[in-house]
Amino acid sequence: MARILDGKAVAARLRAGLAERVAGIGFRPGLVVVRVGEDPASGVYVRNKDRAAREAGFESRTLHLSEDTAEDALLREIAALNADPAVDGILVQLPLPGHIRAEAAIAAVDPAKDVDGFHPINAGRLASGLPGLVPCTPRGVMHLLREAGVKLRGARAIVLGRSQIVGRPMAQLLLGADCTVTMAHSRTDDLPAECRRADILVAAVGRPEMVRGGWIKPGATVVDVGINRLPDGRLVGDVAFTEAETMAAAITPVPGGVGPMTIACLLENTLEAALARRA
Ligand SMILES: NC(=O)C1=CN([C@@H]2O[C@H](COP(=O)(O)OP(=O)(O)OC[C@H]3O[C@@H](n4cnc5c(N)ncnc54)[C@H](OP(=O)(O)O)[C@@H]3O)[C@@H](O)[C@H]2O)C=CC1
Ligand SMILES: Nc1nc(=O)c2c([nH]1)NC[C@@H]1CN(c3ccc(C(=O)N[C@@H](CCC(=O)O)C(=O)O)cc3)C=[N+]21
Repeated sequence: MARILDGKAVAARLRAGLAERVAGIGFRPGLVVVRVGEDPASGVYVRNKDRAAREAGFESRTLHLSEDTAEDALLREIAALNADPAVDGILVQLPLPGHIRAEAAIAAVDPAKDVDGFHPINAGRLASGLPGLVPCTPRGVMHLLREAGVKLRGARAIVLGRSQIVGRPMAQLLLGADCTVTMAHSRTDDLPAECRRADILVAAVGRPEMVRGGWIKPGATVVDVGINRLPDGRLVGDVAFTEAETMAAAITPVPGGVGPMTIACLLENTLEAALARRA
């Protein structure tokens, strides 16, 4: 049976360490989450972020704009936050309403305050192997792998999903840690066979329990990024957990795996951004 990689516990330790550092710097790093409209899932995430930030000694607020906010009005709000010296980190919660281009909102954030790491400048730095702000979810996954002592150098890793926010940066970080990386997606031929070669499997597709036990190399490390709400209200990942658990050496649960790490890394990015802006 696989060892459970307890993201909730690792994230709590990470937040406690950040709280200690924040207490020692003489100011409160400021985080603003920009939320447009009423996406119900966003409500939960935004509240969780806000609570975690305050508990760790950050200044946190949510700028909640109405569903019918025009794109140029949103861009003006972002420009004002860019110009506000008390604001160290800006996160524009996704998804945005359909009439707003997410790329435009992401590109409007000052790269020095882009604690999501989604701005093309930060994505380009990551792809070039340069320092910059790294997307929270992949950063959290790397923390978990390192904390668990998973061997990275030379290991075969597969990332399922190639989104800007998870799959692509995840693959870059694994590559940077000397894994041999495969990026798989909806057009991949024979996904199960690709998966069975992997020592490390990261699933970020958004399809409930798509990855079956038989896809997993015996002894592999399985990281499940997926957060899927089933019609009956249950929250499941992209991996069929009870099947995978019998094959893997280590596996993250959903909930309690990658999700809490994402929030802890958002705070880590905000502290880094705050220190870098004052350096
Ligand atoms: N735990 C956390 O902190 C976070 C969790 N999430 C969760 O992670 C999941 C992925 O999110 P995100 O990256 O934003 O999702 P996107 O929808 O942006 O991307 C999904 C990716 O999965 C690929 N894909 C879809 N279906 C298949 C399939 N049948 N076989 C192989 N690949 C497939 C797509 O391929 P293609 O490019 O070919 O279309 C795409 O690259 C979601 O469940 C989301 O809720 C997201 C962010 C944070
Ligand atoms: N600009 C932007 N940045 C994001 O980072 C971003 C976003 N938009 N939009 C939505 C996704 C999703 N996401 C999650 C954050 C925390 C949990 C989380 O804390 N999950 C807990 C609890 C889950 C629950 O109970 O609902 C867990 O997995 O244990 C999950 C998912 C961040 N995202």
